[in-house]
Amino acid sequence: MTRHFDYLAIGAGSGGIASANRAAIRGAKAAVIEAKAVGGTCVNVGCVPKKVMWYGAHIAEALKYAEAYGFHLTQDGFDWATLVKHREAYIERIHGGYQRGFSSNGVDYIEGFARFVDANTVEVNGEHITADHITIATGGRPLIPDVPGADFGIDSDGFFALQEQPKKAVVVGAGYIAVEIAGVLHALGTDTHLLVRHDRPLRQFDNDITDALLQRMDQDGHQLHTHCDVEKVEKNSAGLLTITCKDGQQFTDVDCLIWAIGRVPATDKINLEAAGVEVGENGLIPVDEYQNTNVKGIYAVGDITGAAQLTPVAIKAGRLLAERLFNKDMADAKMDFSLIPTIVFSHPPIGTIGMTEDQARACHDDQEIKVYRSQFAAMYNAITPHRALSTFKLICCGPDERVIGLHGIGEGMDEILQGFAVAMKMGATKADFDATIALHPTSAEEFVTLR
Ligand SMILES: Cc1cc2nc3c(=O)[nH]c(=O)nc-3n(C[C@H](O)[C@H](O)[C@H](O)COP(=O)(O)OP(=O)(O)OC[C@H]3O[C@@H](n4cnc5c(N)ncnc54)[C@H](O)[C@@H]3O)c2cc1C
Ligand SMILES: NC(=O)c1ccc[n+]([C@@H]2O[C@H](COP(=O)([O-])OP(=O)(O)OC[C@H]3O[C@@H](n4cnc5c(N)ncnc54)[C@H](O)[C@@H]3O)[C@@H](O)[C@H]2O)c1
Repeated sequence: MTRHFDYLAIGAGSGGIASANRAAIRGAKAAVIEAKAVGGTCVNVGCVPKKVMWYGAHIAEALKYAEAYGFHLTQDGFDWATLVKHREAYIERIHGGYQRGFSSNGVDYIEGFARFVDANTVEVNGEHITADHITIATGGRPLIPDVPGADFGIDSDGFFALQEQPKKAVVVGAGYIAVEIAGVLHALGTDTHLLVRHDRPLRQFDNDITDALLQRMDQDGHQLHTHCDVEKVEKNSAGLLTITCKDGQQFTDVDCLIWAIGRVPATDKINLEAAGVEVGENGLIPVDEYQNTNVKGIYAVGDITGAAQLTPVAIKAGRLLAERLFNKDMADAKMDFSLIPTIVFSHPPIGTIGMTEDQARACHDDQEIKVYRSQFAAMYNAITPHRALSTFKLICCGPDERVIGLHGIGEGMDEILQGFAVAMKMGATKADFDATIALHPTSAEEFVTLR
């Protein structure tokens, strides 16, 4: 028996779910196929469990400040397992929400691993399923390096599977995931070492912001090791690891090694050749501005296209694709990939949108660029012995000083950015920022009072 759908998404992650739901809302007979857990990376081993852990770390930090606020607390330990239990229960509730959404929208949820049979057919659990439109939204998986002993380490998926708190952890990598996981472990009390190959993590971010992050990490006792390229990993009879870097630096008695060195797209096992879908050398699927692959009727959205690998990007691209296919009023709908805001959940968080100062100076004449920055002690910890600086920065361009980059690191930056992203999307200039009445006392007001 063959089931047939108007629209089929492979992968029930951010992109697949959003597109299948929207297709069904627009009247299509839609289905989504998932090999693991509904919600994909973001819900199960990404944004959601990460943010819960970040909140845990945030509470640990607040406890540090409590004394100065007059609370005499006796801390009776921290129980990793309790945090994990509540986190996973929360994720279970999210799964339930997705299933209710599928039922009410009329989306068929199919469990199993999908492989292409031809351009209109996939095989799942031995069943052939056909569809007029198929979207590949299979996301990616963490990369493990090719060094001896690498398998003694875990990846971000393994981090979320930990039932006990590591005593001594080494986190390798310099991107979002490395910075976020190392930050959480450190704040929760694990002896944490972050190993980066170059001089700093987050090198693609604005330099003033990463400088400020390094300053905060130093102040908070983070152990950052630069110019560390791991050569080998060994395990002793007690099960503890020794990690040796090419320059001879060694980390011994490590009970948890976490690789956070990037992700590989999940395109290698789905028999794309049978459908004739082209894959780039990096495993990513090239798409045009409408998410079309080279094969008519087959599309790709989300991480596997290589475009900004963020949940809201996958969701929006998926929804707009479904609108284009099934809503005649939006037959030309397509994603606008400009000015995508993003947060790194470091401690404190980093928020960024638009060009860094270096990018702006590389794209425009130097005299066209005007930079405004402010470093200030946020009130929250300024009254404690842990006074620390926040850094906010605007990059403006041209005679009207259009704001083309906005960057910040500081308490609350994760919640501050969204509204400013709206302003920038609308083309706000420095004068528009200046004309806006500040909210006092907040950190956000710095952005509208920069001189
Ligand atoms: C640790 C971590 C933290 C993150 N934090 C954030 C954050 O704070 N904010 C943010 O915006 N983004 C964050 N991201 C990125 C975000 O999770 C991804 O950008 C997003 O999940 C991409 O969605 P997607 O639909 O492309 O793929 P995914 O969410 O990865 O979904 C793909 C799904 O397809 C399934 N699948 C794969 N192959 C098949 C097959 N053949 N058959 C059936 N099913 C298949 C997979 O099991 C998976 O469930 C984080 C990522 C990680 C790893
Ligand atoms: N807060 C968020 O929105 C958030 C959080 C986590 C992940 N994400 C998304 O997930 C994507 C993947 O995150 P990521 O941190 O895995 O990847 P990434 O591409 O951001 O960073 C990988 C880092 O690892 C380094 N690296 C590569 N090979 C290495 C090696 N052999 N040894 C040491 N370091 C090595 C790279 O130089 C790079 O800095 C991100 O690009 C981001 O889009 C977003």
